[in-house]
Amino acid sequence: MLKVGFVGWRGMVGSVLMQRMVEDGDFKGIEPVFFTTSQVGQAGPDVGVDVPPLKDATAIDELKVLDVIITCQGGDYTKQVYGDLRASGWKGYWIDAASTLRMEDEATIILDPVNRHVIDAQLARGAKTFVGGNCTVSLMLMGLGGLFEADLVEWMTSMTYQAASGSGAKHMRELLSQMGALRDSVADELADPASAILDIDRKVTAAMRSGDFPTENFTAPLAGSLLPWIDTKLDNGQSREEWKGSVETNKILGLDNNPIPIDGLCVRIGAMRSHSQAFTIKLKKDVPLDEIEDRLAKHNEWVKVVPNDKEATIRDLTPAAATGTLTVPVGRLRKLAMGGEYLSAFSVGDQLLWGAAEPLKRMLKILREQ
Ligand SMILES: NC(=O)C1=CN([C@@H]2O[C@H](COP(=O)(O)OP(=O)(O)OC[C@H]3O[C@@H](n4cnc5c(N)ncnc54)[C@H](OP(=O)(O)O)[C@@H]3O)[C@@H](O)[C@H]2O)C=CC1
Ligand SMILES: N[C@@H](CC(=O)OP(=O)(O)O)C(=O)O
Repeated sequence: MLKVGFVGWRGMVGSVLMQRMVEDGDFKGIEPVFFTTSQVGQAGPDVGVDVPPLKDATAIDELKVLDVIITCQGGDYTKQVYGDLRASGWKGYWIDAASTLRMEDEATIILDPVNRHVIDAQLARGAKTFVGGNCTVSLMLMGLGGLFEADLVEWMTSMTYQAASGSGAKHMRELLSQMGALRDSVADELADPASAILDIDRKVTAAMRSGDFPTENFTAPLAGSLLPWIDTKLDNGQSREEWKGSVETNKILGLDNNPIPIDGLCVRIGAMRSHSQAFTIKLKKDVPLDEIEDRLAKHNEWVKVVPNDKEATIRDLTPAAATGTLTVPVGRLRKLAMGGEYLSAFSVGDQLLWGAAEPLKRMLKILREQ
């Protein structure tokens, strides 16, 4: 029976992973061991099988006995432990949600509905380190996989609308606090249908700009606004999130030697946990729209092509519709005015499911099937 260690299981990503594994009965037939950086000795979670008390996630001796370690603890933990663990001679499988190791040669980025062939080839070569992709990248590939599979993409831009959850649990709370503060600032005016909208707007703007507005985590107002920068700045002017769009996509697809140019702008908006993205895609040839829709729809069982009409779009192609589901809706599919090789598309997806927990969960299953 595989001995599987879980680190970061009580965090936001880890909790979603636990929930999905319990739902699918994934704890049956493995020996789970739960780790912590702060609660050593406390009881482990209820996952339907007996588990020992929580062990120290930094104790190399405790980690070394495991066949598989799945960590959602974050990049600092990976930096702290991974090197020492490997140096100790550990040859087990490391499955990680953090970005730290993604672009290392020894790491394979996992998104099996898209790159099972790459994962299988790496396993056959003896690879032991598997890392979930950036949420925006994974969700883009789940939605547009059919175009990449058919080698139809010459280049692509991605303009993102990323949810607060991508920054973590505290940021989600802060977004709601900001929304509440804006609402509270005009409670009286909202109660009075005769109040002037420009007065409401003036008061809301003043509240947003005031020193009392809760911005400790985002460092700026997000509710009623947006933030067109995510992560750190690179020398070429890209944000790190924008850089990941290109390098991770090409690594996932195994195209490192002949990469597809992908670039765009990443923007944080006031959605809770589903990322959206607008794409301009330059196709290698003028493929009819119905063929494109067919290829997208058939690529995997989670993508859902949404007809390019208003009713279906505002019903199905939104964070409100996608959140909490594994469905990745793709719509606004049409040829752009620039010509038949130019395609627009828009996708949405839950960034804690396909964007974080689901690829890790599925990688454990792949290891168990070996
Ligand atoms: N947020 C996201 O969208 C994505 C995140 N990731 C990666 O996953 C990592 C973890 O992200 P995320 O899950 O958001 O991080 P969290 O901050 O929710 O959890 C990380 C750890 O914090 C500790 N912790 C301290 N206080 C609490 C508390 N009150 N409730 C729960 N946990 C607590 C837990 O460790 P302990 O039990 O040891 O104290 C937990 O495992 C990220 O750093 C990133 O590398 C990857 C893709 C997407
Ligand atoms: N950076 C992503 C979330 C994330 O954790 O990404 P990564 O796994 O690449 O660090 C966002 O802010 O939406």
